[in-house]
Amino acid sequence: MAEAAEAARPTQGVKELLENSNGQIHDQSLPDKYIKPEIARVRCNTPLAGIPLIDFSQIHGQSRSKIIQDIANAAQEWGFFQVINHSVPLALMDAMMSAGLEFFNLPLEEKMAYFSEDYKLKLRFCTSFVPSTEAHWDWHDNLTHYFPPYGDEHPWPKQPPSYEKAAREYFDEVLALGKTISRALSQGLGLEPDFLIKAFREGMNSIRLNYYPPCPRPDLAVGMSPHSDFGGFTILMQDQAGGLQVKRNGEWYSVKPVRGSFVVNISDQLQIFSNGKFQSAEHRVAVNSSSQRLSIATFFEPSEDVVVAPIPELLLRNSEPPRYKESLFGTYLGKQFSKYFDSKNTIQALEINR
Ligand SMILES: O=C(O)CCC(=O)C(=O)O
Ligand SMILES: [Fe+2]
Repeated sequence: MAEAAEAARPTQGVKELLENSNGQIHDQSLPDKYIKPEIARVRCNTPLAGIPLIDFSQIHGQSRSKIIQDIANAAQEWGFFQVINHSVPLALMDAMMSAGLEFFNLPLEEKMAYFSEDYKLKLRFCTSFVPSTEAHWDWHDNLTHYFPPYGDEHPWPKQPPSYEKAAREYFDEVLALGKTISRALSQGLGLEPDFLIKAFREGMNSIRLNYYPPCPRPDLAVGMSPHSDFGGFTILMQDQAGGLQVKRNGEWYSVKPVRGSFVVNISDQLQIFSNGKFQSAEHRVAVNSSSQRLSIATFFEPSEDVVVAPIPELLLRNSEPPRYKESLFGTYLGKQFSKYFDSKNTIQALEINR
């Protein structure tokens, strides 16, 4: 998929495109902007992936070392795993999903008031990734916002009224789970538990809600294009609609939603820190014609001023040369958002060719 020369700014989300089409978007046609080139289309009959399912009920108990080993194996082999019996209450997960859906159901003007492609904004609504750089748009709308340390100044969406409370409570719980996962990942690399927490400094955490309306031609459109996440790791909550696919050894696999679980995926900075031991796996989302879908990703990222490079202690211990050039995380982010998200091309640019 080549970068697009043409610039266009959407005036609405996919949700309204569909609702305002008065039936014109039917099973024969989609607007050109949403018809992906043949090579980029998604086959829906991909095999179901057995991404590892990890039971966290004993993460602080007797089985801790076995669970850490399972997480490290999953991070190495898939870059993905699902977590069940974690510490986040199901009621809070459901409340966050409901508040998120209510946001996307707001009138268009209320959402467009937050429209921006500027990834540095603390709160923004957008459609696709960076639409003005994309020849073809993804079939999803999104709401992204950062979390404290911005504190009370954080510009929460004013509507729906339930949003701020649900998001604050949800984030507190997911942050605690994120710390548990970060410690397990550090130990899985043979490092002290707080290694990654310290390496990320205060960290930059954000949340992205992805809303996928049903699509009359799921064979022509793509919910979310192939990409790897660019931070440290991601904790993703999804509803039961399905559509997430993960690439492993060149093949795409569908991830079956498990109620009450989280999908965790390793992201680019952790692949670099671990010198490629952990995989930041490519993933994408297929749409379907019958149901909408909502997913909520919480991204755990280093602070922008962190220089990310393979961890010297690991290189020394494993007698390995570094496989990636060092890079300031803020610079990495800028590169990622300055162009069309295309597979893993940002991290590939840092590979040291030997
Ligand atoms: O919707 C999904 O399942 C995946 C979302 C995703 O990959 C992202 O927000 O980075
Ligand atoms: Fe992602």
